[in-house]
Order: sequence, then structure tokens, then C-alpha cells
Amino acid sequence: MMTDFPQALSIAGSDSSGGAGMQADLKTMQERHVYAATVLVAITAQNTLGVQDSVPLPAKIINEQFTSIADDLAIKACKTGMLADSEHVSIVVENLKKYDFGPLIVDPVMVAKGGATLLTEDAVITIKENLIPLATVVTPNIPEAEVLTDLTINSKEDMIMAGQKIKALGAKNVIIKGGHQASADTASDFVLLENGHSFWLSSKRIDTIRTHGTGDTLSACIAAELAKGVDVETAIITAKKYVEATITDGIIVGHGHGPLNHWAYRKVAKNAKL
Ligand SMILES: Nc1ncnc2c1ncn2[C@@H]1O[C@H](COP(=O)(O)OP(=O)(O)O)[C@@H](O)[C@H]1O
Ligand SMILES: Cc1ncc(COP(=O)(O)O)c(N)n1
Repeated sequence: MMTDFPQALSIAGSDSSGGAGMQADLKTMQERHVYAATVLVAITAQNTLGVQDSVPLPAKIINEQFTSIADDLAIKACKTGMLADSEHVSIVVENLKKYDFGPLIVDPVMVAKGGATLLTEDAVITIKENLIPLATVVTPNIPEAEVLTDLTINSKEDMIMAGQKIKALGAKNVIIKGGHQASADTASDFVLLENGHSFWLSSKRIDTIRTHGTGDTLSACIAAELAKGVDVETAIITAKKYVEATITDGIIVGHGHGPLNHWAYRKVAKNAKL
């Protein structure tokens, strides 16, 4: 039997070790039963110990990937991840204005878990002025929220303030991810919705360094749920539960910031009939 499947698009960089970036997006979307297409913006030579090298792709092949997808597929939601530099952010912005790929999740990837820079400093202004205003949901972690707002974030009140500042840049919905608050005993994300409603999404903080790709996975899951037609609030709640399962039911791969167990949510979903 042929099935009409929801289709989503990842616009991101490749992580050769398979844990973060586009590879995390593909695994997540597949697990959420959504067909995943890709626009590759940059390639990294990367493992769980760090990023050894990275190279952005030429504009021509990025534009061509967008056109190929728009000419044939029926993308219902998309997300951005690593965009490398200002020029590449602009290329992506132009294509997102040209083609309708549905709701956009912007994960403003700046620095990898191991500390390597994945976005040049000059790109921050382009992201703030040109990409975030297109976003249905923007999902910075705490260091990224600090860069986007010029605030220092040490408390929940600071996260709320940062969320409001980022919403004022033009994003409809904002999540300030709390994964980097290492001293807290919960992993608490602040969610600010388009209608002004806000809430905290909290889970037990798992004491592990195997969190490579958590942010990519969260944003890819939101995109997948939106591609299915799920509402934004429900998509965000599902994505948080999905990520929590991937960390809780961990796997041992590599010697550093290891990747997630992308299939762990199968058990949770089966038990809870989600
Ligand atoms: N140690 C942890 N235990 C439980 N949840 C975590 C942990 N680290 C991160 N998370 C969750 O993973 C998601 C991604 O957060 P974060 O790690 O801050 O993003 P990024 O990968 O962009 O740095 C968030 O929902 C956050 O709460
Ligand atoms: C290509 C690519 N994209 C994104 C990330 C961020 O992932 P994380 O912050 O979990 O290391 C990464 N490490 N590599």
C-alpha cells in the first residue's frame, strides 16, 4: 500500500560521527515517522572528542539543493542547524523566502559541545536580523541566547528575559534550552509562545557527558511534529520527552561527548501509547 507521508527538511551541517547536525536530524525525523530531506550547508570532520575540520559548501550547490527539493517534494516543515558564516546564513534566508517549506525551526548553532566554533561572529547579526524573523520557533541554548541578547544568563529570571528579547527580534515562539545549566538538578527549558503564554519544561538532569546532538534532536523533533500538522505547543512537549528518552536510555559510542540513543523513545511511546 502506498502512503502519503509528511515530509520535513533539514538545512544543516554534516557531523561525520553521526551524532549531531544533519545526521541527528535525519535519525530523529525518521523515528518520528516523517520523511526527511536535506540541504547540506557545510561538512565537518568531527567525532565525540571535537571538530577536527569544517568546510562550508559553495553557494551554487546550496541553491541547487533548495531548487531540487522545491521542484519535486512537498515539504511541510523545516529546520536550520549549523550555517557556518554570514554568507551562508544569507543564502539560506534567500531560499527560505523564495520557497514555501512550511513552519521554520531555527536552531542557532554556534559552538559544538566540545567547544569548536560552528558559526563565525559576523553571522550573529545576520541571524538576528534576517533569519530569526522568519522563525516559527527559535531554540537557542544558554550560551547562544547570551550572544543573541547581550545578556548574562545565570538564573531562571535571566532565561525569561532572554526569551522575551529573542521574541522581540521577530520569532513567533522561543525556547531557551537549559541543558548548559550544569549546576541545576533539572534540565529546564523556558518556552514562550506566540500568544504570550509561557511555561517551563523540566526533566531530571542526567549526569552524563553523552549529550552530543541534544539541541539538533530537539529542533528536528519539533520540525517533524509540525510536518505532521501537530500544534506548536504539543510539538515542543513531545520533543522534550523525545530528547529526555535519548539521553536517559544512553548508548556508548566514542570516547568523549557521545551521541544519543535516537530509538529510545520507542519504548516510552509504546508504554504511554504516545
Ligand atoms: N544532562 C541532561 N539531562 C537531561 N536533559 C538534558 C541534559 N542536557 C541537555 N538536556 C536537554 O536537551 C535539550 C537540548 O539542550 P541543550 O543541551 O542546552 O542544547 P544544545 O545541544 O543546543 O547545547 C534540552 O531540552 C535540554 O533540557
Ligand atoms: C554539524 C554540527 N551541527 C550542530 C552541532 C551542534 O551539536 P551539539 O551542540 O550537540 O554538539 C554539531 N556538533 N555539529
